[in-house]
Amino acid sequence: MPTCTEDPSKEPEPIKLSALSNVSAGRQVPLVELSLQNVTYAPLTTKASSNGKTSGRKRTTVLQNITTTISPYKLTAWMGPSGSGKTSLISIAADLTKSGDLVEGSIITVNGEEGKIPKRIVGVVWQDDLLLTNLTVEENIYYSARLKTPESCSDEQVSAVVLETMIELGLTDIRNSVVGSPLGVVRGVSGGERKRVSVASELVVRPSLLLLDEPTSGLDATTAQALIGTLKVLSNMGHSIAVVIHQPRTTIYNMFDHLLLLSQGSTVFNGNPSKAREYLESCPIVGELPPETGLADWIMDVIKEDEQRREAAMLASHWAEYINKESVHSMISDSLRKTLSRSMSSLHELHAVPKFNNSFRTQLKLLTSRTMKQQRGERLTMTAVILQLLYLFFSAVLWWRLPNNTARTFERNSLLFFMIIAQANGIVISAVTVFQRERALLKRERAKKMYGVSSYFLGKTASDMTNNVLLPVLYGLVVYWTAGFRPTFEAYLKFFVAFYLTLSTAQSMGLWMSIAIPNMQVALVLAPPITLFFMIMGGFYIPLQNMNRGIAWASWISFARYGYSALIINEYAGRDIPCLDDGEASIAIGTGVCPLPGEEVIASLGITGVAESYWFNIGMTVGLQVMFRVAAYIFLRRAE
Ligand SMILES: Nc1ncnc2c1ncn2[C@@H]1O[C@H](COP(=O)(O)OP(=O)(O)OP(=O)(O)O)[C@@H](O)[C@H]1O
Repeated sequence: MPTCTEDPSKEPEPIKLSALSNVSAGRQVPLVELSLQNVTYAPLTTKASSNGKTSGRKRTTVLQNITTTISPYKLTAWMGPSGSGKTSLISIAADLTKSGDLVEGSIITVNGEEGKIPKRIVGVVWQDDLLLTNLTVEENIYYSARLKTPESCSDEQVSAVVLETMIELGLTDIRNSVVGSPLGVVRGVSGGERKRVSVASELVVRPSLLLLDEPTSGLDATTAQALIGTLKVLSNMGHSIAVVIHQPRTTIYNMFDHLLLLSQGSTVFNGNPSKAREYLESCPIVGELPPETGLADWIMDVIKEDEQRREAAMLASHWAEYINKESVHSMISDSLRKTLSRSMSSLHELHAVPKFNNSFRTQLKLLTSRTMKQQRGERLTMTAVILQLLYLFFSAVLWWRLPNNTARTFERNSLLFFMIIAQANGIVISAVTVFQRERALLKRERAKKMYGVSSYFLGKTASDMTNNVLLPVLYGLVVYWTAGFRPTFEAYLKFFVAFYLTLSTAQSMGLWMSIAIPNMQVALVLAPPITLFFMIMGGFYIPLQNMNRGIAWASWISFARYGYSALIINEYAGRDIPCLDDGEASIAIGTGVCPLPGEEVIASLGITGVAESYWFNIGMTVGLQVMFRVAAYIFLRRAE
């Protein structure tokens, strides 16, 4: 049996924040006091009619007349039963709600001045952890830190704080583990560990205002206590921290300096946690705290019982009467308030901090390498390799070393088209699914002003153009030889250029679709038929000259048309196709002359005029690619 050297009675130690001083040397964390006064939040919601269909929109009051403060040097807890409005309050404090959703009369002040808090100095840890699943624990925290710290901090300094944060959150043992996702192929770290990585990713840059939505859920009691202890240390350094928490044990409860209790969107207590018991026991409907019952458990039971009385619930109205009668004292002593008011920056000064910590170049470098790592894990998987081997297997078996004669021209054409279909379809579908997953993370990080849309988009483009098409292009390069296409190096190179550009254009089209259609289900339903339609417009199934005039215009924006045309031209232009030994041309192409000029095969597919040029088709593919990328960028900007 292993010996246990830990003293079980020892309290878990909170973070030592020495490394922080390295990173923020000479940069005092700006002190921030956020006050909410009579805040009523009523977002617009879509009404569902009795038949399940949506019918109009109306406002739902989620929070009513909330008055509370999150102060520097104070650790605040927000407690209340499920649905009482705690998460909504986080969104309001972080300035993430639509301004029209706050009812007139709601006042929010930052350091005494009415206005919006700069998002860069706010950190939010949400209930759901949006992490990069193919990055390790350390990489997730590092990129989060690096994107939020100024360039003046060296990589070594940032790495030192990342390490210290990992040590204190107990993540060092799993620092090199891939985070993974519960439903993914790579199982990754446990739910509690994911939560700690999320917390570490925000904590690592020590934001002035830190809001955490149930950071202890999924953690064991010791880790939960260590985490709250860490937050306590941070608050002692001047950070303003609010934590949404469910039924904390007494040792955790005692660490809080301020408590806000919510019930059905209204305040039932706002003040010193040590006064909560006395106050609640003074309510006529509330009994005494039973012996051997945890204070937080009792508080939650009291609120839940009150909620069950529905219309007759009393606690909120009792609190409203109480604050009218009593002058509720500020949580901050007069002397501390004086010191604070001297050291608190004005709202104008807080907003004067540069918009982004890092230059465009650094953001681009970081986002490119982060996206590359994430996508490599998604695209260069064993499953993807097996899929390509399967395609390779039956492409080689069915189209093995095609004899170069007129009898086998059709098979040559069909293989060139099949290669586009097989690869482009998969590329479009995965472009749609992958971006839909990235969208939520992008939204959150953009809300925190971590980087600009342009640097994200360029970083993503760099990754899309390599990782996403690498295996499909490799497949094409091998099939070229197994099928016995035109055996010159120049033709091989031109095949590579045309095939690569066709697939990367399909990728760009998929990205555009996934941005333009925000609903994943709808995007996934629409992507295959749209892709198929553009493939039919490619000219294999219906030669271009036979296409219905009313729809033929669509072939001008079909990536498959230009890709297929370029591959066909590369295969046939400037060479004669021999006939079979008996001298008969066995396909009904052109004049039946023998040997058959390659140009006749090209013309038979409707590739005529300017389209007969390989470089025209390459130019059009590049043009389409640019068009889809620009459209995707514009849609992304508009979606913000
Ligand atoms: N944008 C919105 N539109 C409509 N209803 C909303 C909106 N935001 C929140 N609500 C509703 O307001 C109530 C409070 O939601 P909120 O998520 O803030 O509660 P919570 O206290 O954080 O709950 P939990 O502890 O379960 O996370 C819920 O009934 C929720 O459905």
